[in-house]
Amino acid sequence: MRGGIQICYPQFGDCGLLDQHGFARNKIWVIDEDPPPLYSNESTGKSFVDLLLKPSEDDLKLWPHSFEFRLRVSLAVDGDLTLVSRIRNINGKPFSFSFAYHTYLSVSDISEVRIEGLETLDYLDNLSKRELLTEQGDAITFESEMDRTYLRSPKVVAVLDHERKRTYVIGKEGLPDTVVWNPWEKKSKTMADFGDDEYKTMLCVDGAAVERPITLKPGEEWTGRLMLTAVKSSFCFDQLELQSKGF
Ligand SMILES: O=P(O)(O)OC[C@H]1O[C@@H](O)[C@H](O)[C@@H](O)[C@@H]1O
Repeated sequence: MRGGIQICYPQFGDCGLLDQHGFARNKIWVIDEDPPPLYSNESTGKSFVDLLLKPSEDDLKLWPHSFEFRLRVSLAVDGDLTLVSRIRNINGKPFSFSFAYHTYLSVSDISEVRIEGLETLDYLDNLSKRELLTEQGDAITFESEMDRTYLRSPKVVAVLDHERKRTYVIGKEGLPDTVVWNPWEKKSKTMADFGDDEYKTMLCVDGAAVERPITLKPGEEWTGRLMLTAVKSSFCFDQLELQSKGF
């Protein structure tokens, strides 16, 4: 059983010296009692929590770069979820990292799901040594294992779940790429914390910065934002509606 939104930092996947997806997702974060202000209306009318991660001595042995990682998780009354990550270099030297909000979505039946917004884009196929390919279909649908990093993807993509008549709208800022992952049948059987059939009712769509790592000079800060909302599938991608939801 897996779920939630894992923070992949300072490394996405296995493209580096660290363990898969970096160490941040395995850490205990502390409550940030006095976070520096975000935009004035960032969390107006929402419930939110501010979390803080700093590297431990052991982390610094593996990855010798001091940082402060501030994460605000906000939930609106209508269920819209926003995550804002701010990573500051408090090191004497520049450092680079890759990043993803590894987002597990619950779907009714993966074979009936489609993603809109990624058509015609270039992607790295992680199932084939990150070969660079171009998406040909009208929308992304699923009939086998998929593990792709879509490059320079739009600010908003939609995951349409026909059976449940529900659409997830995923917005992102500061995150050029979108990762799409479903392990399908064979890989599911090799994953100890994942049921053999669970691939049928899940899908990961991650706002990410993978192809080009983010570099921070000493004192610099990076911000990456994810907005997740679920709407009825009759929802039309009216720009005004998206804007009213903060996309
Ligand atoms: O099992 P993990 O470490 O949580 O990773 C799950 C998957 O996460 C995806 O984001 C990667 O693209 C896949 O390659 C990986 O298998």
